[in-house]
Amino acid sequence: MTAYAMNGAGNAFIVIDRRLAAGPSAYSEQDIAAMLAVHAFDQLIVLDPSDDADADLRVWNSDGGEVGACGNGTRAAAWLLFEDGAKPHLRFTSAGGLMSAQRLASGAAEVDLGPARLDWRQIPLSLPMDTVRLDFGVNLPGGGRLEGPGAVSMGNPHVVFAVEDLVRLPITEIGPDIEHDPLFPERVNSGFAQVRDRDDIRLKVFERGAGLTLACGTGACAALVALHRQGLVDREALIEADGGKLPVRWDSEGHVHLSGPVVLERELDLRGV
Ligand SMILES: N[C@@H](CCC[C@H](N)C(=O)O)C(=O)O
Repeated sequence: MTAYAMNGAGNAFIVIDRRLAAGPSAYSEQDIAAMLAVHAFDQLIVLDPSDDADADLRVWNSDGGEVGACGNGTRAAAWLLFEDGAKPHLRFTSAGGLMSAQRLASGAAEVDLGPARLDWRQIPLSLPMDTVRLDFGVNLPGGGRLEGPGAVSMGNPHVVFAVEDLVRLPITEIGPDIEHDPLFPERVNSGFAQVRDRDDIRLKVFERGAGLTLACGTGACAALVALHRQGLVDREALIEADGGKLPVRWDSEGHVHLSGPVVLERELDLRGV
């Protein structure tokens, strides 16, 4: 079993490659939360052998909760396998569905995260609502209100607010209230997006179970889809997160494709954690 410290546009992971390991992983929720806290990472990504794909990919947030999808983590895992000499096309099974990855000429990994899910039951919401613009809002501590976010599931739940000014937005104050609102029975990731042009978006994401991160891949995908459904952007855009730029495309079959930078920082010794 090999473990790596990696990041995708600053979104920080421990990636554990268990494809050659014997037997199932025995990590508990507490083990995972402790492991991520000790190393100050956002998510744990575990690759296991899969009968139906090149690997089975599982994701845990830094609060120890397992989740359905992680766009940047999937990019990091695909990049690792490509560097390992794997074929240039890969498939991953995951709790969020089947995902595929291809190696681009630049060496970057582009992942197809599958279809954006748009029905209120798929987000999921606790009551029927138009997901183009939710009848939901949040009061800002200094006055004012954000309203009408789009909702999208990329295998994990997201809401995306189009905002005028990202710099002064108190994201860490409003993020926890949105995450825990009863409208979202599985909690929610919240994106705050400033549209600079129809193919240029500035984005910050307060992640469920991890807080404000330097980048969120599924959040970038959800932002493109939600903002396109509100008529604000095209189907392809460069999304600038605090930690880097993520190219995202929503194809005509409804699948969302994500690429961007990946860094392998170091190998980790997790014995004793
Ligand atoms: N950083 C990830 C998303 C990780 C999971 C998310 N916090 C959730 O709880 O759904 C990404 O790059 O997509």
